[in-house]
Amino acid sequence: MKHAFRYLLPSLRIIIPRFSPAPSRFIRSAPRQFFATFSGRMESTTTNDADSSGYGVEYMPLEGVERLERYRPGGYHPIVIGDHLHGRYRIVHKLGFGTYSTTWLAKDQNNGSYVAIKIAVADSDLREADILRVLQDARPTCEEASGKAAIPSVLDEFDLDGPNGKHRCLVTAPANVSLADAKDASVSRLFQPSVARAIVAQLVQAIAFLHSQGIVHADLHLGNILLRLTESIDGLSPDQFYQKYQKPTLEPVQPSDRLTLSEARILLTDFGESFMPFTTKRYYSNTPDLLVPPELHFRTQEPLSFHTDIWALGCAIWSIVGQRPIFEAFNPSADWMTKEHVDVLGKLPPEWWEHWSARPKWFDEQGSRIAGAAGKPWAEWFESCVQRPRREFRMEEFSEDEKVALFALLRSMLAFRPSERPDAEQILQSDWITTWALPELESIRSTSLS
Ligand SMILES: Nc1ncnc2c1ncn2[C@@H]1O[C@H](COP(=O)(O)OP(=O)(O)OP(=O)(O)O)[C@@H](O)[C@H]1O
Repeated sequence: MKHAFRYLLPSLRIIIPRFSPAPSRFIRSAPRQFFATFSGRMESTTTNDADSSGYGVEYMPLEGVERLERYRPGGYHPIVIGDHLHGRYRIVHKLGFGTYSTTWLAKDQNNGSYVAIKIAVADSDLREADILRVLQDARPTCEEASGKAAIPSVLDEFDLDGPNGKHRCLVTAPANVSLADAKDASVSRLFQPSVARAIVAQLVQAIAFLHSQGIVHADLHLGNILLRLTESIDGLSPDQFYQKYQKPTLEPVQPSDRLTLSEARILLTDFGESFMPFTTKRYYSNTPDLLVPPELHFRTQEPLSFHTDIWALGCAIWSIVGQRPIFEAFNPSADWMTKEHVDVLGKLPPEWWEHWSARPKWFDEQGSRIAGAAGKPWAEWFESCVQRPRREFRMEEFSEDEKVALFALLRSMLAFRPSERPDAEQILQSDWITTWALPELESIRSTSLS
């Protein structure tokens, strides 16, 4: 139990009380000092430049905290601890935030359970619940049922009127931190091999289930994969919760590399970008640039489909088994991302290569890096991102046999041409998943049943 909330700690972040137009007092949690109250006006920057989201920069950015400028009409809803929402949910703590929402831990006064309430910005229509309901109502086959287990259920949904507008609220079960947070909390940034295998197995099952229902997740990354709580917290009153979990010096963050197999159960979240390609044509992606697949740059006339998730799934699997992501960049351009793809995966298909006018900046016509620069050939890059860090942190490496099977799977998922990527069902049947990942997942299931 203690462990579970150690994970929760890094995602408990600042709380902004109600005031307008700008917050002047806030409660902030920091890694070693939770719920320290800070009074006084927040530091204001001198610039008023608008950022890419159209919001002017008015406050010094706070690490791990949502953009404060977004607390304005059309933006986030201001919440204070103790707020009572929809006549039944008392806000107890904060779980996280995204571009389109903040998420809060609340106690449901009707039945005593804890819930997570995602409060959308007032501009957003938060269609996530529609997608989740389709998934909830689906009648999966036996094989698909395992994938459904990783999808959150909608417990409630309501609108909230506030100073910044009307906000759609989605209520689901609370989970632990994301895989991205768990990695950030560890020095090695690695998961134990068994944990990585079990997580990947669940993730592939979840995507296979989603795709079987005609839904593309469209924003698949480690920040949207949450670890489940390993035990219920419903028995705790808010005071007991505070007493028990808000002393971070006593409850250090559990790093990814100390996650045990029994704790490696996930929930796939954030269906805010999800869509049904059979009924909706989508030509853009709001997923982080690092995960945008190459067809978005080279086949702009073709709508996105399930293949987009497969590319993102390949990138996510790499990050789960390894230390560093497969493609790296800071605020990258489309050309930079293509350079990353070619560096790791080799030359683009001929028609795309011809079309890519920026190629001479980095490559000769054979697809080799121009003088002096080093590329990141696949096998060497795997060694740098996955195997070497495992050795350095005295963690088990992947055996030669397993590496071959994993390579085969990842290479196929990261095929440049979307139609050449396997579908989720084929991935579930692949050698690596059936020989290494699923058996690891089975071992958790059999232990939790016994
Ligand atoms: N059920 C939950 N339990 C615990 N934490 C949660 C839960 N749902 C969301 N969170 C936290 O809130 C964060 C933001 O949620 P989410 O990614 O769904 O928001 P978003 O506004 O759609 O984000 P994005 O910018 O990725 O579109 C998550 O990264 C996670 O840390």
